[in-house]
Amino acid sequence: MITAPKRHIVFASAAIFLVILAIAGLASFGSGALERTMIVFFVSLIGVAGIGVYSGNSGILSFGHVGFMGIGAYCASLLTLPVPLKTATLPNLPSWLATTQLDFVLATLIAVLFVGVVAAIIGAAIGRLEGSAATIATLGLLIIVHGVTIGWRDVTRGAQTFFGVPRETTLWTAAIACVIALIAARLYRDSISGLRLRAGRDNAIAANAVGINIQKERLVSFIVSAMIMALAGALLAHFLGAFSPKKFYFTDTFFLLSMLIVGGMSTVTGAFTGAVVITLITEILRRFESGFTLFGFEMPTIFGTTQIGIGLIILFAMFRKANGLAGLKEWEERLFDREISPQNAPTASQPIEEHTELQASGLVMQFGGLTAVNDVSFTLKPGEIFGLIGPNGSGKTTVMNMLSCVLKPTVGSVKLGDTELIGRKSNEVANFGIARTFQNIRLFPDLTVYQNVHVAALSTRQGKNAEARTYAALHRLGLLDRADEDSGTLSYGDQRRVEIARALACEPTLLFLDEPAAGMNREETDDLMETLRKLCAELGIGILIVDHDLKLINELCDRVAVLNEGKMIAEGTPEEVRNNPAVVEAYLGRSA
Ligand SMILES: Nc1ncnc2c1ncn2[C@@H]1O[C@H](COP(=O)(O)OP(=O)(O)OP(=O)(O)O)[C@@H](O)[C@H]1O
Repeated sequence: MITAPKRHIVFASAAIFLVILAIAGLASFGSGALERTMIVFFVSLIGVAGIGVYSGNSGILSFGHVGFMGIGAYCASLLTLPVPLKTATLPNLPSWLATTQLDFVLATLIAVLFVGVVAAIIGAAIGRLEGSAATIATLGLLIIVHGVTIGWRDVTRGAQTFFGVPRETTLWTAAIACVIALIAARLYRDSISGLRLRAGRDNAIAANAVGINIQKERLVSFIVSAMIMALAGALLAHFLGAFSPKKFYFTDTFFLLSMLIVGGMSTVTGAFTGAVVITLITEILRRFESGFTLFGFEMPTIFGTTQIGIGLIILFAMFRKANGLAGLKEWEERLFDREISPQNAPTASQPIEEHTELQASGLVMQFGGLTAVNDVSFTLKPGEIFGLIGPNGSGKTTVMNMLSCVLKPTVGSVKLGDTELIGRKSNEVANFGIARTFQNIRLFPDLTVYQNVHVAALSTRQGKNAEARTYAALHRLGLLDRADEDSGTLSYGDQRRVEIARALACEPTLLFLDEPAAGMNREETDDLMETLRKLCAELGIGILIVDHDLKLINELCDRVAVLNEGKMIAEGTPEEVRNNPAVVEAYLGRSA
């Protein structure tokens, strides 16, 4: 399912179609050299878009994708190579392959599917790694593919040139394949999987908390991107007619990654921009490489002019445009807003049907020698607001992290009804009806307010009524008219409200709020208190709230527990707790 408005997708697809075909049309009137340059441009653009599907959406830079291009090239070429040539140059091929000669399109399709299967196996392993570890693993992948290609002589001719591949890639086949690849990349970005992956890229802990299984989404994007790379590889092989393993190694990786970085990783607009800029720079500087005359002066030959130029443009992009020349938005996202019509939006939230009590028993959390939480037990009932207070460092956030499975306690149990939560993954908890916010705001800053909330609704309760839940949550927190803004640009108070709306879109039975009023002024805090009261009264949600604002705790909470140095020193109504001597001592010191 696609999450972007229909007209965005229609405009984007139409623009891709028209621009690529216009470029191909113009190039077809030019010289043979121009036509060849444009074929390479289209193939490069497919490659950049392919890497972008994985790297742009996951935030993990991949050095390994050119390896998939290589596998696609060899695979498709082995299927189209004339049988007599195979017999002569690859005598040890398995007989079924030696006697197979397919048409270019069918061979390309098979190569794309084959690479999809290979990517599923490799991606299942790489998807478990985070950040730079994942990037380094992709580098290992490139080296392994290169090594296998050289070593598997019977099939690839080893380090020697693989020649005789029918030259089937014309300007128009490259252009049409480019349109298909770019539209596929664009659709993936705005698919549910793409939106979830972008959320995970922006903040993995928050993404888990709204039910997103980031590893699964990474795997999907890895497969889609590898298949697009295979398409690029098959086209390139059938354009060149002859190639060696060197063609699919560091040099091409450098070129494609420089396009991606310069243009912008996270959009198809960025892939296009990067491919245009780097192709132009390469073409211009290549002409100066062998020396030129300027105002009568003979300029000497400068080796590596092209690489130096590309290096400089990467430096420029990093200093001036860290998100690439095209930025973080697709062109049509900047042109048209989402149509948010508060009048027509479904805004009624459903009262919660299942009401389950949460029972925390004997929770202990040790960090090395420090016991941050020591034997804490309490119950959170549906429809009540339970406050957890205590001095700084007393263990409140640690308790909340254990309840939401972000941390596994050293000892203890957390039961929701009869279900034990300890040992579960944090992305499973949202589907048990537990949603939360964080002490340090954890939004998905590159997504809009609407997308922040929508992705949570799509990732919980099997995505049922996701749109209605999104609107209802935005409405409750007074955010409908800000739905189109980038969440990262909002004030602290508004960001906190987006976090609560996002949690609410999960349709929770229990809501954990870690300092929800931090950064809000008094008026905003009062509004928030009113909203939280309504959530309890109208929907029957149970709320666990950690805050230092004692006015908020006193006025809002039905029951309050006090932590001090990891131990629970009091529990009761706000008034009982206020008058408890142990609490007064913990807050004000023994002399009080
Ligand atoms: N991941 C961690 N690794 C090591 N120590 C930690 C970790 N998380 C928390 N702590 C320590 O555990 C203790 C309790 O921290 P916690 O953040 O739960 O307190 P808190 O009551 O929420 O504090 P505050 O009100 O300042 O947010 C502190 O001493 C903190 O330094």
